[in-house]
Amino acid sequence: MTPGPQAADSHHALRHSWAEARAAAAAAAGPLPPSSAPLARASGRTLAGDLVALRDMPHYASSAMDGWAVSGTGPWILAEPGEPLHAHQASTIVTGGALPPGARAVLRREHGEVVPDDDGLPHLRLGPAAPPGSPSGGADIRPAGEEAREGEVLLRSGTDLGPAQVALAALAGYDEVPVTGRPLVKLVRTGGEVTEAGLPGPGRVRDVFSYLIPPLVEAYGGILAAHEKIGDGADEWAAALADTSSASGAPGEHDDDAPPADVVITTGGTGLGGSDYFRATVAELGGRLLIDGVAMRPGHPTVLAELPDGRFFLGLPGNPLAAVVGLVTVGEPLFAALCGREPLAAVELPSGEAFEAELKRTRVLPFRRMYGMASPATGIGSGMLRGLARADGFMVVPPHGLELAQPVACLPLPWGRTLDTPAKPAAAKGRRRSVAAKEPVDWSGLDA
Ligand SMILES: Nc1nc2c(c(=O)[nH]1)N[C@H]1C(S)=C(S)[C@@H](COP(=O)(O)OP(=O)(O)OC[C@H]3O[C@@H](n4cnc5c(N)ncnc54)[C@H](O)[C@@H]3O)O[C@H]1N2
Ligand code: MOO
Repeated sequence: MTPGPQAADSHHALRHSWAEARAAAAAAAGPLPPSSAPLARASGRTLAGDLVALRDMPHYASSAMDGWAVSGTGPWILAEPGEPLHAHQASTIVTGGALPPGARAVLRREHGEVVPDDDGLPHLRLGPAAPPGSPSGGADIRPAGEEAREGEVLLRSGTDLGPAQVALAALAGYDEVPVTGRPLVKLVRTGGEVTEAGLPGPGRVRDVFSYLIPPLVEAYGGILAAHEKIGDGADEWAAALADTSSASGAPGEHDDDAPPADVVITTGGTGLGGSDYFRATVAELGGRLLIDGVAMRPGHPTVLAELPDGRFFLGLPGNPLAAVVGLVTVGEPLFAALCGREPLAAVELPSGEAFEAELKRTRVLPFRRMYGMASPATGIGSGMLRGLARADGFMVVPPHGLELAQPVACLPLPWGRTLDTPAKPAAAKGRRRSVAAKEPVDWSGLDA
């Protein structure tokens, strides 16, 4: 990016340690109020109130088989389908069809036959395949209220909604359901040098955040509602931050009715002029910086600001790994607070490596679980992604360092392996191979 107006003044006073930054982000917000979600967008949400049956389910008695609704014993005179039945009358019915008044049972099609009576008029009688005593009262009838009675609780408040729960809500006649609040997020990627496709030329870099940040935001409970790419100019920063509507930022797509984004995430520009633009916009909107840099490596330029109306701006550094560390450290506890849950719990694993002390800086390193220990991955420079691509999570190395096998706090990654399961034997991978195989041996089963 091009340097901004006060490029020299890029060093932040790192007021927050790693733990303080997480605590400050968690304390910055309270749970968002519940809202109503249309069924098509309810999966993945959490129910914010008991879901009750609005009436009996099913709300009418129906046939469970194709055949005839019958009243009394046979033979039966055939009546018009749907008309009330009197004793010794029957009418054709299909599976799921409403039972006519007076119907006492259903005779399956394969158990009955329609033949002429003495007067040549068609009537229904039991066929040779009919089991003795059929049809007994209530046979093959789905009574009303069989699944639930009106007012019965179908799903308890707090239930996680998935396809089956949403389908049950539809069966019960709901079009929308109350769900707990989740923050709407707008992502603003900055940097005139960032290209969107292909091999970038000299001085240019391929965008990675479109692939990294939306899934992390979703995993942490946010809803990515808007996504915008801007250059490095002060006016672009100010416009992107001032317009916090969750509508797409693309020209011509502005929607005044779109609700404001609860969190605006910016990427890049924290080190040079962008941080000034970020600060200037925060100040202009009457907001304040809650976190102004974190004593960690990478990701130290991460900033968090709160606006008077309760919205948040989260400024992530441009270096890819630094941005992920900023999002995991500050973004995750903020999203947790907005969703009304606890921040991600760290799991302690023995450190697979010894670390020297590093004054006042927490190191947040992509690691792989190997032999039950957390070992830093390779390729973990702040502009690199190879380490992250192999990582199970981040190990948090305190400023005073670590001895080999000393417990280290580890935060999982949504796509990494679970951290707190016992080590699996290599054979559990189920890969058989002969000793004579030509490819290199896959030792990854030993990592667990
Ligand atoms: N004088 C100082 N320089 C820097 C400091 C400092 O304290 N003093 N801090 C360094 C650290 S640490 C970091 S991290 C970076 C933060 O940089 P910015 O947030 O200003 O980010 P940019 O300069 O815009 O970009 C940095 C780097 O990341 C690349 N980038 C940006 N966007 C994307 C994207 N969407 N996809 C992939 N890569 C992206 C960008 O091209 C740069 O290479 O500042 C250090 N400097
Ligand atoms: O800490 Mo920067 O955040 O090195 O990449």
